[in-house]
Amino acid sequence: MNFWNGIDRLRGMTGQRITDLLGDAERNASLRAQAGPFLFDLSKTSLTQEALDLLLELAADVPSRRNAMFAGQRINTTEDRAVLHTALRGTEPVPVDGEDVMPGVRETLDRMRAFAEDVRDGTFRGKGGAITDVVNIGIGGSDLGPAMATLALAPWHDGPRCHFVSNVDGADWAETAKGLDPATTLVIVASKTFTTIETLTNARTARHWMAQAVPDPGTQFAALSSAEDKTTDFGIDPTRVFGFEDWVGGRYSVWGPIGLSLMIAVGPDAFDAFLRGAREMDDHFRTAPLARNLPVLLALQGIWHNQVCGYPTRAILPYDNRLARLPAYLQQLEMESNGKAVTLAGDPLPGPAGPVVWGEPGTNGQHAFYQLIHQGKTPVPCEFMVAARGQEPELDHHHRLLIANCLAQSEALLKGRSHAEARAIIADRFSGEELERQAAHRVFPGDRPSTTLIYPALTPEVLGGILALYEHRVFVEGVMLGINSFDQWGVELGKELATSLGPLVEGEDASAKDASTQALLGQLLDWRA
Ligand SMILES: O=P(O)(O)OC[C@H]1O[C@](O)(CO)[C@@H](O)[C@@H]1O
Repeated sequence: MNFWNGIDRLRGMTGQRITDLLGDAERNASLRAQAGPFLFDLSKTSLTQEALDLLLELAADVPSRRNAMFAGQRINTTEDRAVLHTALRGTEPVPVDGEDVMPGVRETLDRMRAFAEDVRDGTFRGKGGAITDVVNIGIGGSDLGPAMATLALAPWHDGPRCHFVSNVDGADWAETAKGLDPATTLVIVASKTFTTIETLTNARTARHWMAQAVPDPGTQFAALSSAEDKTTDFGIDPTRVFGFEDWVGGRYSVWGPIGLSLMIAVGPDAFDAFLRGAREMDDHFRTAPLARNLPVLLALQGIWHNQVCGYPTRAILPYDNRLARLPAYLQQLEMESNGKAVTLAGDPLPGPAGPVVWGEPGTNGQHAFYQLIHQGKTPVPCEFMVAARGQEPELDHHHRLLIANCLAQSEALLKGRSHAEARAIIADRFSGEELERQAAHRVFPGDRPSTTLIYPALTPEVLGGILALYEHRVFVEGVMLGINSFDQWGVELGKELATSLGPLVEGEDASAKDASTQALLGQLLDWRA
């Protein structure tokens, strides 16, 4: 069946109350699945067994497309590239154009390990002695993955301090550099293309800063890039350049060289465990039946909520403070991958692809935007996640509260509060019309969807599994929508225009620009004068 005809049929299956559906034990069991250390529950959604069956039918192409991806076929057809970030954490041979890519992957990983060990044990030294600080300069996928994962795995962090500079705003570099000694700092320039203006601007500033204390600053630089010629031009010795192929997309790149700062922070063994956790999720994605397959189920509820129910956003709500950067990481992963408007064939998509993804860790979000989640007009499907145990056994009472809050939020979204219940709560304080008015403000519509992912503890393996789960979710949604999840042409126009505006900010004639831009630029230049 055509996907969009299926979506039309599914629209006729909406509207059932979640609380009623939860009375069906068989349906609940279909909407709860396990893989490795994860249990994923999507029974608190309005998905019925019938709707799930139809969604699974619409996912019929997923196994063949998935196999094509893992086999190294060029499924990124607008850039004519294979999509093989899974090879970075894989063990099996993968041929691209008849040549196995795995020996190259292993060699780079071995070089990364050796370098990371050298930095960690002081064999690699700065002008002023052992490296105390590492600054990763990169943006987008060359920043979000290692920054997010380094924070997530803080309990494993026993290497030098790690800092992440991404924004071209000089404030980012300046605030980071404040506490650093250039003589004991290693700068890692992370850029697949080595052309990204933000990264190169920050890298040149860092090199200038380093030169104050290190006569040959390039000796305290490393690069993570596919463009070795450009890294050499920049002055970085090839022995400290870690390359990767065009079949690794930026937002999928934390598993290889882009993860070097993470590896230096937590050590090669913990990094291996991170890769192993992702590989286990890959194996699950490749072998579990679609109806028991976590990434597939996560994707099907995504399609159900966005394309079928028409909810325009989804919230990522980790009840884990160390996953504070996960929503931002998943924003790039999901929105850069599936924020598209045409099919693989270039035809306009008949419906939306890719919701707005946002979020914050619980419990902080509860005291900020949960008001809208509970009582706003538009439902926001919430993706909760929480560990059974925290990393601070001595603070387990905090963790018990964290779990209670996480479960309480999904329960509150589900149950809501009726007008009669609201009235009963305040009946001793108000009466008559005022009671009705006050009660109306205390009504929660309820019947709001959420999913919950639980795991024993946030370890390197579990983090790897969570990221791979979401990567494959994006893939499944992309296949079902018939789009290319692996290009990002939408970021190009802004980059081109920024280049053209550069000279105008220097004062060149702006008359070719639109009236709004001219007026804004004119005022900015006045204030700069
Ligand atoms: O690693 P690079 O080439 O500097 O690119 C950084 C980021 O820029 C983008 O190409 C576009 O924003 C992302 O996909 C990528 O992660």
